[in-house]
Amino acid sequence: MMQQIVLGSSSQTRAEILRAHSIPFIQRECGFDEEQLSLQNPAHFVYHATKGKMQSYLASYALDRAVLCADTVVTAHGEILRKAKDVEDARRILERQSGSRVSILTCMMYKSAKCEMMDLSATHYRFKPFDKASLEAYLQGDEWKGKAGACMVEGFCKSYIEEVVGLESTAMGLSIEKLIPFLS
Ligand SMILES: Nc1nc2c(ncn2[C@H]2C[C@H](O)[C@@H](COP(=O)(O)OP(=O)(O)OP(=O)(O)O)O2)c(=O)[nH]1
Repeated sequence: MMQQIVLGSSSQTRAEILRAHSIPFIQRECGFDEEQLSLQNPAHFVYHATKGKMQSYLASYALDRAVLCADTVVTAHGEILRKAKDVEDARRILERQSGSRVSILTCMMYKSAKCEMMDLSATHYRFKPFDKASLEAYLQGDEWKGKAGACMVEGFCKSYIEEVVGLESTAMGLSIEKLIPFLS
């Protein structure tokens, strides 16, 4: 029986990915504020955000269970696209991705009594232009909220994928295939 881990993240998507792989977990917030990071390089951003989340977690909790932290950003045209502040911001962020090459980077840090792991992966997409009516319908809903780049590669964006290189799980926020070998 796999040992229960702590998902040091409030992300519902990450919780769903662990659940889909039958990984027992509890969820605890880390309380790290990414707004304090002023990094333009997306890889540096997700690395330092994840490191901050792990440090914040370890300052609050003992290592009674293995802990997993992660951070995800979307980049397009050299710009880091994070979570949209409101629907206008979501429309701007999604229009930057429409008909463009987009990369989604996820950094994960896992720490147990036996081992530590850090993985930083990217999944690269080429999207067809988003249909304007479909984009507006998506924006009227709530699915874009709380998601890096306001995008859902398994949802709204899926039908626009012309090319993809990398794991879908990385694009969703947790490169699960790279984590599983470390789980006891
Ligand atoms: N369902 C879905 N979720 C996505 C996709 N891309 C990114 N996300 C989610 C995963 C994360 O919940 C969120 C990225 O934001 P963060 O890495 O800051 O994590 P979040 O603030 O959700 O939780 P945390 O900071 O870890 O407590 O976006 C996608 O294509 N599909």
